[in-house]
Amino acid sequence: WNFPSTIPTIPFYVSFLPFFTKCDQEKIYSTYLQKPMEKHGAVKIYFGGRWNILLSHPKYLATIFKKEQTYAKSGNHLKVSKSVIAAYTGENVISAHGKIWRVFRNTMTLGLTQYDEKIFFTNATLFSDMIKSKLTEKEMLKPSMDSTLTLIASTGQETAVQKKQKCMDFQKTANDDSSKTLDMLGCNAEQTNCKSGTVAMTDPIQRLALANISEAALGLDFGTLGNGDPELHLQLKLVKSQIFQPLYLTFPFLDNLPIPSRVKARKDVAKFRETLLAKVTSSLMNNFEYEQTNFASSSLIKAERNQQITKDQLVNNLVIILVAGHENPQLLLTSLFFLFGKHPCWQKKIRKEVQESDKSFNSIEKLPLLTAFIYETIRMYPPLSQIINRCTVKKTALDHNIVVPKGAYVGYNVYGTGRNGKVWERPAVFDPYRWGHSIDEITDNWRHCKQDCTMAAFHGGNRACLGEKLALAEVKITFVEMLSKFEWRISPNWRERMTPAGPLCPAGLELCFQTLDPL
Ligand code: HEM
Repeated sequence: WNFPSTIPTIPFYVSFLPFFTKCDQEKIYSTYLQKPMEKHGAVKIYFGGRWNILLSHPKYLATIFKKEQTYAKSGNHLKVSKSVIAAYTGENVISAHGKIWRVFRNTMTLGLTQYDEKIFFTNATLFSDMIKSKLTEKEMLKPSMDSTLTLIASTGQETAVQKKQKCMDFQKTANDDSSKTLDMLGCNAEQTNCKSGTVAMTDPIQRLALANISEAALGLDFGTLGNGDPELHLQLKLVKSQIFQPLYLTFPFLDNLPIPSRVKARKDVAKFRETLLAKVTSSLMNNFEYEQTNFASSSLIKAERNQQITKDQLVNNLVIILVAGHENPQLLLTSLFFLFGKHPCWQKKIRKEVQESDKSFNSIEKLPLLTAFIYETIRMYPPLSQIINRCTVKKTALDHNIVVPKGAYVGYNVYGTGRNGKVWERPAVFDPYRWGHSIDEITDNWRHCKQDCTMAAFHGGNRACLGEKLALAEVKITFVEMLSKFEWRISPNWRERMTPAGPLCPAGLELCFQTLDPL
């Protein structure tokens, strides 16, 4: 009742649309939030079992990032302290506030900002081998409607007429992108032996992202790029499937009830935390490896040994490194695969840029087209599209006419910022060139947009993401490898759809790959 009456209220039922409709979050945003958000820059919205104030105007984002003491971080361990999700990640560097946050951040900064890029090169190769192993060998002749049809027909239930239509659409896209040929499928005029086929991307991308963060920041080999499914990965998958349930994210108080599936979820979370600690103990503690290494995990172990943090806080932060460190890059990698598949002309241009480079990390970091493509993807599909984890410690004014009471949960929606026509010109158009043409221009624009909060996908200010550099390095290295080895398009069997709620990326993405190098 004491929330500001000067900003609109999003109808209560909007939060429940993901349960009973097939609308994805893009559709929900454009239908129910876009107009009021663009007019007022802030709305009242029901989420996580309470009413919240949600912001998307850059000037409001800048205010909450700057006034960290007033809009204090209040993560799940405080907001929904009895929930399963709170038991999963606890009080950690992302959710904590004040002195203890400073201890966590100081402890982890070095390990998350200095790492060995060679890990990402090795894992990118293992990942591309994994994709290749999922393709079937095919003899590709000069492209014809028939060969294209064979390639894209794969597993769908469609009629021949529907398939033919899809094929024509496929060709039309290529023509629209002015490549004018069917070479988007990688079919050269001469006869070559290629591998091609459709791949469901969720699992392989998750495996890559887990391998990268566990080796670069935790000093562990998660084993996800080898054969089989290691125990820790199986447990993590089990936990994730139970955490990301819209019903329990929307009504976390349900976790207080003795619902058998939630009791099981809590047990699985506890087991996962124990297994992770056991793995860290055997890899880094028992052999004193943590004393000789600068992984973020090593610094956390030292902090626990020096009694700066508790054992529980050690595990919370190991879990959050693993969770934030694999999920966010996983979302970004998925959106990038999707947009490369959707824009074959960009795929072709950037492949050329990659082929002309010496592929050292120094060069990769500065590839202008690849960098602009990634930034534009983040503008349109910020992996963490909406975050509500701040609580006002006193009554405060967000603007001359928006007074926020004490104890109000305040969050930000960066998807809305990226799609606001008053902030970005032609916001619905995917145009990497808007970031500039030279690497200096692109980098300057990115920095400037982060400063004025028109680009806040990595937060900003004191609480800026500690993993931005690492995430951008791993995605660049991955795409240099993938663009060198494959061409891909969106599978015609996949229905374009984003995740319904929560973290943002294409849901269940499937791609048609073709190897570039003859076997
Ligand atoms: C595409 C990848 C990523 C995106 C988009 C992203 C985004 C963000 C965002 C939005 C925040 C602020 C969260 C909030 O408001 O509560 C954040 C914080 C953080 N991120 Fe990332 N992140 C990414 C990758 C990573 C990686 C790979 C790591 C490595 C572990 C990481 C570690 C952190 C940490 C430690 C913080 C907390 C900083 C603090 O509050 O002091 N992030 N990230």
